[in-house]
Amino acid sequence: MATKLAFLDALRAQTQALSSAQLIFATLALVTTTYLVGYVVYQRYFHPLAKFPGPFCASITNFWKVYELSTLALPTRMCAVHEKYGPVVRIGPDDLSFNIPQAIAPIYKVGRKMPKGIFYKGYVSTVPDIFSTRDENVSCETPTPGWYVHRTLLTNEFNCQLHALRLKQIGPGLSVSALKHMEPVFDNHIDKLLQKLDGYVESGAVLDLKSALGLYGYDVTAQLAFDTDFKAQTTGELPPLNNHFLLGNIYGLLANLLPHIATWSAYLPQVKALIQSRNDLKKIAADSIRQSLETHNNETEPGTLLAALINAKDPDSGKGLTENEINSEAFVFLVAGSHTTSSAMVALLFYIHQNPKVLARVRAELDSAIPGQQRTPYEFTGLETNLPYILACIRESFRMSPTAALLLPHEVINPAGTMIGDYHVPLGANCSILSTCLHHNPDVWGSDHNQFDPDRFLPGSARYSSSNPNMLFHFGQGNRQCAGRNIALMSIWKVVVTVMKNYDIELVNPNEEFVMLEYGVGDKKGPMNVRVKRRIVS
Ligand code: HEM
Repeated sequence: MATKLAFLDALRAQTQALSSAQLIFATLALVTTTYLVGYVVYQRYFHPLAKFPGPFCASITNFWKVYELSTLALPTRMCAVHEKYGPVVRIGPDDLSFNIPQAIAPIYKVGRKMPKGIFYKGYVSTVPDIFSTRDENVSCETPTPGWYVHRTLLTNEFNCQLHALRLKQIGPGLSVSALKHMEPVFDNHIDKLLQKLDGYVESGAVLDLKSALGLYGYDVTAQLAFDTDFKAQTTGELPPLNNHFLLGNIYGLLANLLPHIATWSAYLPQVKALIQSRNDLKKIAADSIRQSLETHNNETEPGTLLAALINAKDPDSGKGLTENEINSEAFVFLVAGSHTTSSAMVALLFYIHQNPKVLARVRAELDSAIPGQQRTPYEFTGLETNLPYILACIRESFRMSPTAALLLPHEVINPAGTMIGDYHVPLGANCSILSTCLHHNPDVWGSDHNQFDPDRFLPGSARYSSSNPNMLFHFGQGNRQCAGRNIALMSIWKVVVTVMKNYDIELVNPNEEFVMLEYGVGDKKGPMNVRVKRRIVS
């Protein structure tokens, strides 16, 4: 008893000696530490996703993903965590990643049952657009109470049926038949690309094909989206499209902290530069739209995507798009369409020219299916059906190096949770498939998944399986898959066939390992230096 009293006296004396400021500080430190310990214990042992394995940091904070993104190698890192932890990995406090084909249908092909996750909020540039809207009709219903409701539904970011409306309005303008009217736009810019190649044939100088294709991709997409020739192929100047993706990804990965994180981070010089790039790009887009709208007649033949946007009507209500909405959608076309497509062409041409046997088969197929040679761009119709080996090369290249390798999370909104493959996933979880990880899962593609082998997609070959094309995820899948895939494929087919018919391309560094820098959209690391000669087909 005496010892206890002595202890209390000592404690009282000690306490009196402390200033009130010190007391406040000590209390705050105690509360903060208790909160942090409690938070970590909750995330690791009591959170609804606690049973799923994954890196420790990822389970307690989304900054893990932001850090990995900042290294421009997020997909590689994600593949490594799948290798370590298995087919389902907890990659954020509320996030799971899957790398198995069985997860495609339950996440991406169930429409309104799994709407796009909060991540997409990071991509809203002006008003929600076809890519970033997260409606799938769900906001029309009263949210179910639960912890998840506080995070997402109560914020009322689901725009009732906007996506369905946009698909009805814009979808017809993106169809293969509508694209036929747009083919002259592609031809015009491919002509300029050929002129550039001719210049390098004559000089014998080394050409950076990545840069040439990037400029082509930007020009053709800008012309389609804004009905304006941005003349990048002439000026050689490309706006920083990668920065837009990087910023969208950073905001998206921290979407729970928006808009505050956007306000605070804007003071960081690096983020400031990204925001400036995005604003510059938005201004170019808005100015072009205003100009084009002034000169454009309504109800014209859909010769560009812009015309398709202007002519777009909801078949039920007759409702069209406002200038702000046209602006927003055209901006999406530009950023979603240009770099993704040119990077895909870079990867395809790199892989073909790095593999002499593949190159020989491509040339043999080209010359037997399309005899002779023409200097003008080849017509799109018939290329895919007549060139099965090149189709296999395109698919294998998409598999090896998908150019839109970003997390595409969809949320579980069923209060009872949902089954994804063999796994029960609770309400509120954000579930993603990252294309690179699915495309390089050795259990699916074999231990040689890092090898470029078009036979995987060539019907009749020993390696072919009819399920292989269905396991590709480069354009996403389901009702939110890439709306511009026909445009991308038209560009890829026309450029690759026209260029390979007319030129012999030789890689300056044929032993180089192909590495993508991942901004959200992939960009080959370093230039793609080549020498070009005219190809003479007898
Ligand atoms: C090889 C080139 C391309 C690749 C790899 C690609 C890939 C993708 C991916 C992965 C998505 C996201 C799917 C999701 O959120 O679940 C997407 C969406 C989209 N892409 Fe593409 N894309 C390409 C070219 C284009 C082009 C050329 C355009 C238009 C000019 C375009 C317009 C869009 C649009 C509008 C969406 C939103 C679709 C929706 O949510 O309904 N893309 N793309």
